[in-house]
Amino acid sequence: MSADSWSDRLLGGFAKTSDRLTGNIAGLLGGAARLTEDQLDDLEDALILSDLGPRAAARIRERLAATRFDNGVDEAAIRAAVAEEIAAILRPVAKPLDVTAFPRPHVVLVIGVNGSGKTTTIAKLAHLFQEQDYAVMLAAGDTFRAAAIGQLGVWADRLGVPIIKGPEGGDPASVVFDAVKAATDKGTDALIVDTAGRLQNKRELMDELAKIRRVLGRLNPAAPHDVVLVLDATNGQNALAQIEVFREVAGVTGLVMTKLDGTARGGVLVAAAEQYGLPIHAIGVGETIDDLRPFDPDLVARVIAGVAA
Ligand SMILES: Nc1nc2c(ncn2[C@@H]2O[C@H](COP(=O)(O)OP(=O)(O)OP(=O)(O)O)[C@@H](O)[C@H]2O)c(=O)[nH]1
Repeated sequence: MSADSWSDRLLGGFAKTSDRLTGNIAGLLGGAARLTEDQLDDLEDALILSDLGPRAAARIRERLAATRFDNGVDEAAIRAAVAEEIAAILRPVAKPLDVTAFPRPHVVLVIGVNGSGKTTTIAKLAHLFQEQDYAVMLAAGDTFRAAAIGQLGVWADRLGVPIIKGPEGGDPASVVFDAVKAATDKGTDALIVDTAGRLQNKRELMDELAKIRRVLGRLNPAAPHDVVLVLDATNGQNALAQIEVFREVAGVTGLVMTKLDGTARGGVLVAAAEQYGLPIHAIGVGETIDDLRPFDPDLVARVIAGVAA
């Protein structure tokens, strides 16, 4: 996909988030060289309403309070200043997944609650790796539901990548064991492992993930190389609560945020970056295989702040 069509899609995806934020910014006009306290309060409220979270909102407020608008406060200048501050928050966490670990395979464990877009994200990641000429294999480690195994199988067929599955209700760690062995034998570059997302039973999930880790570690002490948490942006602040829990349960090493299209809550990406500082590997802005890309912090910041391209 060309860079242009991706940025168009991004623009469309973030439109609701950007509309919410910039609709509120539009009220802040005035000819003075500095924003007044009232205007700064309104700006901070607008940022919080757009799900950027209190910390990012306070940080941006502080920076804008210190900004002199030499040509008078106008909407474009505020948007540009907000975009710059958002970019400053996002830049340090923008980090594409790098699946270059040796010995092969590089193992990516994917976690997240059911419905977050986990299965689709695994397929999209596999596609992204294929585009980089990596040989990919999938492991259907969510053995809890037959539908999850089936759905991943459909994606594997579509992408033409091998998949290792077990029976419904089988031991996920045994599926993972078989998958690592198969991937090692074949010299597969990247093994992406689906896992169950039963957050309502924390203890069970923790035990299950711990067992998967033990099995992985026995075959390859460096695995899993990545533990990627998939978050649904439409959950807004609740997505942040999921980061808390999964960090504790699963030792998350990075995030993918999905469903940024069509939600007004895309600001939660900024809140996550500011509060947790975990790498954000990619963002999802649609249901098709091409709708996941490593994210460009400057572009996303401009899109959220409504800065014209
Ligand atoms: N609009 C939009 N929809 C998405 C995105 N990513 C995933 N989806 C959709 O969200 C729904 C849930 O995605 P799945 O990949 O099945 O999510 P899951 O976490 O594996 O969920 P379960 O299969 O229920 O465990 C599907 O209808 C996907 O097509 C995205 O970035 N944007």
